[in-house]
Amino acid sequence: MAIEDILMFDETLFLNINAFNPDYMPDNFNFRDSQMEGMAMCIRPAIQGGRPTNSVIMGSCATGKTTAIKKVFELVENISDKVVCCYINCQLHTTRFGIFSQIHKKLFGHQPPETGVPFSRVYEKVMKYLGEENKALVVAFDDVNYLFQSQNANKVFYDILRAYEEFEGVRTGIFAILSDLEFRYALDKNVNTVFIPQDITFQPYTYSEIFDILSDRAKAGFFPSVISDEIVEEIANHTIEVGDLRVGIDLLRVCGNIAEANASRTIELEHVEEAIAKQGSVNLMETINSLNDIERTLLKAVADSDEILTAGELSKQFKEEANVSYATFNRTLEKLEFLRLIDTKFTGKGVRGNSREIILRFAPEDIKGCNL
Ligand SMILES: Nc1ncnc2c1ncn2[C@@H]1O[C@H](COP(=O)(O)OP(=O)(O)OP(=O)(O)O)[C@@H](O)[C@H]1O
Repeated sequence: MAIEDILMFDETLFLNINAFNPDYMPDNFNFRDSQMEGMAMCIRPAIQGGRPTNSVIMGSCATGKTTAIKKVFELVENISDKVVCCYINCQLHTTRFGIFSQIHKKLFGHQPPETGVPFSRVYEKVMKYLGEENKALVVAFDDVNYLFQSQNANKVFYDILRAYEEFEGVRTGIFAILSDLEFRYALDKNVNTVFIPQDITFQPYTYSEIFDILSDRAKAGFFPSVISDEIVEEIANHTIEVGDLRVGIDLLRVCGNIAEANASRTIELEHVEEAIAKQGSVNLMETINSLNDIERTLLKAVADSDEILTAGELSKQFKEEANVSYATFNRTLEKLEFLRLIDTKFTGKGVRGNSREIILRFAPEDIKGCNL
């Protein structure tokens, strides 16, 4: 199809292309009732004039944590003006000032000026207001591990949970959201005993749940009969394999685009296959872009080699190129293996029989095609 035709083609398969956006709020949000009830139980004391219960919300990526909390916050704010719910994305806000600016914005509709106002003034204004208006505050920290990395978690938690000591009657609580169980222990280490939370867990979705969610999303996003159950099943299979619902939702959108570009009125298996291949190469590009210089150099050495190298041979070559210690070489190799860019295989040869072969998991040209 000529480019002009693609651009001018006004028939579309998409009823609402925004239904596949990352920030789309689905009307149908199933399978998370018990978790949402758990959250509601934690907030209920605050509606009744008491203190909210702190909680930790755990679950692997794309299990609906963010969506659930936003839905519950909205419900709470619709039924009570005595509880202020503030959602904070810790990838974006990691300093005390940054976080309290967001809370300030929630309460007063605008952020405090970035310069010239000390943190203590913003803090005091927020807490005084809550005390005077007799409003409770619940703050949700999404991806809270970013707060540990910036070493601010303890201070910020303390600022919020100990406010009542300085500001009489202030009632506050925290929901900490984590997507990696490893961080559950880090949370205890990083935040002292002011924070004794209740755990709420989001289990991974089953195949049939994923199928239902994708079907619902396809109904919201495509015109009727654009996509069949068989095709949704295909996408659900791939989603379970990669273990990330977001990948499945995005795949629906990419399939729709490919079908449209082929002037097809329905999404066919070949479109799904093409979409999966395309998505794979986008992921590879993102992974390679996230590497540091040393990791890149090592990956390039593996990709450039005409034959399969052993770890020993590679380390020799790499030492000359990058001038790093064996420990660094080993760590870098582990990282590339962790990112599933390479595999290492014991050969049974070598001095102690522990010589390893380094095998690239992608075609060298695919790797080199990613700005390596
Ligand atoms: N039960 C569900 N019904 C419909 N859509 C869902 C459901 N659960 C998750 N989603 C969709 O999956 C995507 C990821 O959900 P969400 O951001 O809530 O997950 P998360 O657990 O917060 O993920 P992360 O830990 O990666 O931030 C969103 O597009 C959301 O709309």
